[in-house]
Amino acid sequence: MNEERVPDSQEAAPSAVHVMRRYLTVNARYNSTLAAAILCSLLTSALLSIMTQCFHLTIDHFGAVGTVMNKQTVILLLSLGLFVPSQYLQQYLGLKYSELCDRSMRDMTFATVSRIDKQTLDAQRIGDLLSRANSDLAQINGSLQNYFSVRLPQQIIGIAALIASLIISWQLTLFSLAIVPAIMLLQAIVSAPLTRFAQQWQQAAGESLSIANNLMGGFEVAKAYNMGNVLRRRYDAAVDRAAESGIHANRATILLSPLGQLLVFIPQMIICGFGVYLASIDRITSGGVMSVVILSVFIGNPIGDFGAVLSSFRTARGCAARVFELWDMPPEPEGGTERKPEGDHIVFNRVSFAYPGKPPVIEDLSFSVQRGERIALVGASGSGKSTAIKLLMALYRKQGGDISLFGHAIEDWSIDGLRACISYVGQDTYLFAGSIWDNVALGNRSATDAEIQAAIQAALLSDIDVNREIGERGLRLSGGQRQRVAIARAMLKDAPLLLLDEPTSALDTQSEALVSEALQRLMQGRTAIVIAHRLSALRHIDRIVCLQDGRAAESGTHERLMSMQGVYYRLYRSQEADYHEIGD
Ligand SMILES: Nc1ncnc2c1ncn2[C@@H]1O[C@H](COP(=O)(O)OP(=O)(O)OP(=O)(O)O)[C@@H](O)[C@H]1O
Repeated sequence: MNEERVPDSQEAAPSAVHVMRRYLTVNARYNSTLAAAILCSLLTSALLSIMTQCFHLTIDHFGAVGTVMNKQTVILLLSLGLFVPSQYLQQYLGLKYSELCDRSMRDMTFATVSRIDKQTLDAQRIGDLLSRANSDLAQINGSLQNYFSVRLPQQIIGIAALIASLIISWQLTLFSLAIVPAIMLLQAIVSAPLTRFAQQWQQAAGESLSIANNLMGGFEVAKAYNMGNVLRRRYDAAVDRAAESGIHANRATILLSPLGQLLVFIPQMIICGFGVYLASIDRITSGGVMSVVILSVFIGNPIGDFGAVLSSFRTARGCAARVFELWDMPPEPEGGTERKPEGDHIVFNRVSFAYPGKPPVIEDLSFSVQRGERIALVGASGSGKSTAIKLLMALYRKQGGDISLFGHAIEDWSIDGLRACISYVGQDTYLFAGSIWDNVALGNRSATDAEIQAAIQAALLSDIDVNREIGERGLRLSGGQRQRVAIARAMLKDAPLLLLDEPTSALDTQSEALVSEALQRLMQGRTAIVIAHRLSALRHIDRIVCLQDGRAAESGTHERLMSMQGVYYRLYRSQEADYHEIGD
């Protein structure tokens, strides 16, 4: 088996400003919470400036007259009293903003994924999509959450502390910070490759998730073909690549941390040394030096964190490229307006369709179905049967000709309205984790218990405990039971058009008999298009449309098509089965 790689993210990493702008736009409805958090940071900054100013004056005054309780001390104590609640509020609001953003971005990602156009989805790996929606998003949220709840307030307070310190002694402040730009530049250089490493790491993580997903989804096949070791090797290769990128990223991040400590430590040493000298020549008071030392802690916080902020932003940029690519995947078109099923026909008129980069699968396809009629679409494998019904469900869009459904052109229907008219039962039924009852109830969210019970009975499921858990994808049921649950779900939906992709093809004779009976009940009084691979399975069908190379080559009853001795006849003869029941 070839080693498959998830295709690289097509987008270059967006700039930090772009990431930030998009984050703020997507979360614009929480702007008031963010504004309140910033306001509290400003209040905290103002309190800090007042406190150091008062401290400065109190120390100087105390030194001169030996009294502690003066006006400045009272203001200092009052400010101290307000400082804690204001910082608490600022952090609480910052964290609240981050949590709200996290929730809304996850919501938005889920909504995007559920609306992705089928054609776009076909080109994706599910594991990689899950990784983008989960791990990449968590990285972006983690970085920006931390920024808005901790780092941004720290920066605001740092700027206020810097101004206060410049006012006390601009010489001491500027001299102490002289080394800072050089170290910051070094940090920027060290952290530069982090975006690429983050992208590579997430890509490899997506690949490993994709492989794990393959193993879980195709567990029986993987076991039957002893694919465990092959998948394991591919998985190992992907996690090896992730580890390699992680090690490179960590090496850069680790170097940022001591550089950050230097950013705090060196200015403080300079303040102490140079401050003592300035005090000795009476250019600053001792209260002034002490205030600048205190302020340097608040100035130092954001400066010391510069490397960490840079590294988390660079990581977020790498992940943002992948998440934005997911968000920007085209949604399926919403279609036209609300319509009601009116006319009689389903009409395919000279319809053509090709999958991207491939020759046409459907070409000049024309056939029609009367209301209440049950037709079978037959044809050799790959002749375009499934594609035709996917066009009818608007999962893909025709490229030529016209399709109309119950009196309206398919593009005039709203997507939801169109799909409300259709019940689909496929070969490989997808059931959701939960009970049989839950799965049937999904067919019609407003159905009563009695209606659900009736659908369960009509689908011949009454002999099973309908409340028991059926496991992920219904794997604790037999194939025939799963199909009958799907039939009950379709019955409850009670849509006027049934699309059946040969739901009995994978069943043994006994299960097939049960499912066929349930299907007959389902088809009663409804228009149905049945895709049939095994011509022996055609029962209760009014007409057969035989496809060849994407065209309707022949149409008529079984007897008529047999008498024509054409495509259908040859197809029929090539199958080893008993055809006597066709057209019962
Ligand atoms: N998502 C897709 N992307 C690209 N090509 C596709 C896709 N789905 C189907 N095809 C190709 O389109 C052709 C028609 O496929 P389709 O499933 O419609 O045929 P079918 O008549 O239903 O076949 P079968 O009887 O084997 O189920 C095939 O050659 C298939 O490989």
